[in-house]
Order: sequence, then C-alpha cells, then structure tokens
Amino acid sequence: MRRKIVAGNWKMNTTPAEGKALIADVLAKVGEVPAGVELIVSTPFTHLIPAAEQLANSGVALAAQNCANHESGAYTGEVAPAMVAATGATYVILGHSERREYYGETDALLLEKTKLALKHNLAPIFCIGEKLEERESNIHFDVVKTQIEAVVCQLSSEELAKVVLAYEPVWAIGTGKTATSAQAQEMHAFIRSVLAAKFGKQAEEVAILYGGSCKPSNANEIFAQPDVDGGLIGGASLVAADFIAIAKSF
Ligand SMILES: O=C(CO)COP(=O)(O)O
Repeated sequence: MRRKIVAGNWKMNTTPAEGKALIADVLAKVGEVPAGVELIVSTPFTHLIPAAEQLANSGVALAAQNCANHESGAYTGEVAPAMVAATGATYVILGHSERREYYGETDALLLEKTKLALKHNLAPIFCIGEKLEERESNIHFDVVKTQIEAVVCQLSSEELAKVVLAYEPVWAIGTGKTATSAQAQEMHAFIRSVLAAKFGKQAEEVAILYGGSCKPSNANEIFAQPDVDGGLIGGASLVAADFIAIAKSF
C-alpha cells in the first residue's frame, strides 16, 4: 500500500499570528481525517519554529518551502537545510514551478538542493509539471520526463525512498482550472513509468501527489485515480475546513 498524503503549501501567505491560528484550526479538525492519511503543512520560514512546537505529537508533519544548496557560509538571505531541519520541519518543498519560474531555479540547482536536503534528513516534496504552452505543443510528457531524470533519477534508491513527488501542471496552479482526473492519472502513470525505468519495482512505492486548484469539490475524483496518492494544496490549504475536507476525500 502506498502512502496517502495531503500537504498544504501556504506559499507566501499569513503573518506568524495568522499562521498560528490556522494551525490551531487544522488541529481542531484533525480527528476527522481518516486513519492512514498523512497531513503536512508547509509554512513560510518565519513560522517554522513555533509551528513545530504547535504540531508536536499531533501527527501532522511540517515542511519548509525551500532550502539552500549550500551547507553554510556567505550566502546572504539563504537558509541551509541543516537550519531547516533544526526547526523541527521534516519535509521541504523543492522544484516548485514558482521557484523555477520566478527565481530561475534550474534542474542542476535542484539536484544540489535535493541531495543536501536528504543529507540533512529533510524529505523532499519534489515538484514537476509542464506549462500551458508545453501541453498545447504536446511536449508535456517530455518536459516532465526531463525534470524527473535530471533530479530524481540521479538519486540512490535509499534516497528515493524518502522522496514524495508532486505533479503540478503550471496551468492549473492558482487558476481554478484543474487537470481532469484522466489527465492527472495519465501523467501520474507516466511519471511512475519514468521512475520504473531507473528504479524498477520501487516506483510502485513512491507517493505522487497532484497539485493545481485542488479543492474539496474535485479532490475526491482526482484522489480516486490509481496513481494519484494525494494532493499538494495551495489556496485551499489556507482555509482549515477546506484543507481537512480535502484530506477526507480519499
Ligand atoms: O502550487 C500549488 C501547490 O504547491 C497549487 O496551488 P493552488 O492549489 O492554489 O492552485
């Protein structure tokens, strides 16, 4: 049985006080989430230490949204993987399309970040996905394959065992336009086949989340697909009731 995961990516939203209130709201409802569904919340860096304290013993895991590709030193503004891990976060989102697009993060940089995160016991939630024009030009499978081969396929099988993948078609992020369940399943199965070419049967064990305008009204149909193992939720994760409703959609 593969893991079932619902992760909330808060992006650059909430003050620390608002974040604290949102976590309290999530924790108040966490008992409604079916057994076996893992919850993760990914807050801004500034919230990580208090969030880790608030989430202690709750069963809800904490993620950062980025980390540096260096261990320490003269990298103004960066946060090292070891620093993130010391907050109590156990996951880090890497390869998000917003980081690729707005901060120029390349596959080569993401491989460095991924390796270093794993070295410091942070489990990467590694994001992949094509842009609208790439899907319209029918190169979406090639784009996603290249993203996986450049990073995930460079890992050892011991490293892969700690990685969660998230397929997030860029055209579905924050647009209200979700991939159809058939489009999600088709791509998730393809992603698994790319992993299988390198890692064999282990590909069956990798959790692959869907992200992009996932909400309570569509999560059920998407999560019902055989190769979809949960969701990486943006906007809807900022409303505790919606986030929990999505986690109840398996
Ligand atoms: O980018 C996302 C999660 O990482 C998805 O964002 P939305 O759910 O707001 O579309």
